[in-house]
Amino acid sequence: MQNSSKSAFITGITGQDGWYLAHNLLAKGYRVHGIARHLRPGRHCVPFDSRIELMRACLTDPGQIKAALLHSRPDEIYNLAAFSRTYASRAFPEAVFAVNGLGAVSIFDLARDICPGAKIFQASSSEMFGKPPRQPQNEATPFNPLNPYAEAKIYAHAAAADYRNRHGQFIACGILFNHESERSAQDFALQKIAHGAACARLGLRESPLKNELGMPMVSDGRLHMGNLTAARDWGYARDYVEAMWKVLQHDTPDDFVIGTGHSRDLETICEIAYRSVNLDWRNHVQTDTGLLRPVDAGRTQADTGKIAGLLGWQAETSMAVMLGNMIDAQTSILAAELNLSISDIPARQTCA
Ligand SMILES: C[C@H]1O[C@H](OP(=O)(O)OP(=O)(O)OC[C@H]2O[C@@H](n3cnc4c(=O)[nH]c(N)nc43)[C@H](O)[C@@H]2O)[C@@H](O)[C@@H](O)C1=O
Repeated sequence: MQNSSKSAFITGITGQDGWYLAHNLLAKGYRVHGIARHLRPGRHCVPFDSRIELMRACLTDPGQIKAALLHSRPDEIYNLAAFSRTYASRAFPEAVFAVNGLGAVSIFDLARDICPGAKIFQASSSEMFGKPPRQPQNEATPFNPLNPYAEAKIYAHAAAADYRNRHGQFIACGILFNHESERSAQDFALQKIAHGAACARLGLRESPLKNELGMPMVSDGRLHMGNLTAARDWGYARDYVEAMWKVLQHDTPDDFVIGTGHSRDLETICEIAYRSVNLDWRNHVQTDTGLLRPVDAGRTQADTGKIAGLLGWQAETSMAVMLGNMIDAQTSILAAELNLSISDIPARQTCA
């Protein structure tokens, strides 16, 4: 669908979701502007389309945000910028609150002055449920935060409802469950598994990447992980950015759970990933007690009834396809870094 007159403004544009959303909106005909703290390319160095305008600005600096909003005068704002490591947020509670909590409020306030008609999407998180009191979780499930990341996200989520009611602003929240892709950060669980499977596929016994403990992600032929019984509703980022857009096309601002409706544990995911490269995960993955989180969120599973019923959205990409894409991307990056030719790469089975 073409929408040539509209302008979108994305915070956190260089993150996984920002990149997919920017290109999704560009394909829909939007003019796309975005801000990020750093504009340097990540390991997945597919560059941004040159029509997307990138600006350096931090959510904690209202002067920078104001200048960027005045420049882009958006019809839609997607607030995706966040400190995203849930467990690590314990070490920097104030900094996390400044970005994930107060940063969102700063966007709501500045938008009210500069572009009062703009619709705003606030990225809320299933981490707000902590250890959920019931399965599955929907928009009415009580929050039970276990870390500063979740606490700050709840603050922004509550502020969104307050601004919506008090000032009549169109601010909608998507409660995003875990989602990854070829572009997710290297230290998230599924990206680690994709990297481990890619190393195993290429016969690498030691990974060039370091894990959360500063050790090689794969050493002595084994990927080091934390709690493999952790179960989450994991989806594909490429699907979720379409949900974000749909949330803003609804006639009223509201909260929507965004997930797949399926929960899987990491053992199952390891099994699918390593089987696709013809290996038994039990010989290639081990638990490292240093990677266990003393306090971790519980099993999540999204109840997607509201978004499916009102917006007609559902996740389209299966876990098998997502994992296959991620393993292929990790394999290509490793092969390029190691100067391997395509003929050196063993074939992969379809993930199932
Ligand atoms: C919804 C939420 O989703 C993400 O936060 P996260 O859930 O902390 O993501 P993660 O991939 O770090 O952990 C997922 C699960 O996997 C377990 N796990 C086991 N072993 C390892 C392991 O070795 N590394 C990691 N990272 N996790 C491991 C870990 O204990 C946890 O139970 C962010 O997008 C966040 O911004 C967000 O909003």
